[in-house]
Amino acid sequence: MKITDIELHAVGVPRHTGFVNKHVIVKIHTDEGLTGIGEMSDFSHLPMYAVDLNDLKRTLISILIGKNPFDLMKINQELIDSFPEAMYYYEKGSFIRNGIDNALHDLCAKYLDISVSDLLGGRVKEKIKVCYPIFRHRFMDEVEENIEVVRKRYEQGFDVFRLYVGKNLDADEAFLARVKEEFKSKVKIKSYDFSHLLNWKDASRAIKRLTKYDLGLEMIESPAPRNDFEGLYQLRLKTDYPISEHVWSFKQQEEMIKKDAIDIFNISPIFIGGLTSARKAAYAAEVANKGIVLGTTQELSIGTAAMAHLGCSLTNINHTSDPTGPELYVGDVVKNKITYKDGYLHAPDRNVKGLGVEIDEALLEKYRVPDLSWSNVTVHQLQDRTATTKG
Ligand SMILES: O=C(O)C(=O)C[C@@H](O)[C@H](O)C(=O)O
Ligand SMILES: [Mg+2]
Ligand SMILES: [Mg+2]
Repeated sequence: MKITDIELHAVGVPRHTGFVNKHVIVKIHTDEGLTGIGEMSDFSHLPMYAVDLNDLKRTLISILIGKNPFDLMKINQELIDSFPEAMYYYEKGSFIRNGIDNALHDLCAKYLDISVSDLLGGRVKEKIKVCYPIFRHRFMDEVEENIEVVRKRYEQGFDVFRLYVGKNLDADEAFLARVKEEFKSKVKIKSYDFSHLLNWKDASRAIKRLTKYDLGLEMIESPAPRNDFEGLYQLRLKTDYPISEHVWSFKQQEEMIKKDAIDIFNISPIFIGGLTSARKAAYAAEVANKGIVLGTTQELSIGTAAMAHLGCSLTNINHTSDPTGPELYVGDVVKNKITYKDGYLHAPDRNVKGLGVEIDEALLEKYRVPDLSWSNVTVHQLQDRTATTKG
């Protein structure tokens, strides 16, 4: 099988909060008549510049045309040469590599008539426990709005949540107190995510305040600036709770292992550049005797399907995971949206080949945008994933 063509389609899909996220849907065609699909998810993160899609397509054509999609290692090596790792969480090159690697897995599995999880080593489970995100409070009046989100999502079956914290600790505390008061032990808050906004000493003080309301806390995430391995290590010694951090480069993962800086690696294909790399990061975590959690950028259904296949094939996910994108967006671009039940992300049917999701061309048209350019958006809005312009 040889790759003959590639298509990139930019889409802008609003979240229920009003915030619009741009993604690129990938199609890779072959001389066997098979097409693989992938997703470069959520380019709507800092830094505020846009990838030029015509230029990107030209580069990808020069790498992919004529290649056998089964040469996953060779292709990934060439992708790394053109889109090298950076020590930055939201490095756009990783998103690009992820979309291509997703599509190659979809193609190879379709060719073999198996599901992507079978290509990844088979399934150890069919569903993954996940949590619904509560985005960061900036103002006290957002507390009751977020309690309403918990109410609505609890009714839908989500009983575990995670909380972005650190900009308004009074509001963070008020929210936790309200959850405890209204939901008692029916609802868990599994993590406090500082998103690298505070230095470790400020985070340490905040943790002392917020852990008074332990509602099933499994981890404290990103409680130091990006790549502050010493800070993470110091904080880890000071707190009883496990510390988690996203993996965005193998160098960064190596430093965190060497420094014994964290307890749990937050691994997601989007931030490390594909299923191939995410597996490597998960195995490195296992060898280093660390826990893992499946992270997210909040993907659409294609990206989430890839993560479900990966998550169901890994033996060492030992914490409540994060991918709930298909529940956050008002729409999607597939015929068969990924489903959630009782707070679990269910992997696509193992008997369906490939990723198990199919593009709906009408929906692709509906959400199509001309490019990845930015609208008028502030750094606060991007950090806090909100459409609110109040600042
Ligand atoms: O755990 C995290 O950190 C995230 O989920 C990051 C978010 O910013 C996510 O990427 C989103 O777009 O909501
Ligand atoms: Mg995080
Ligand atoms: Mg994101």
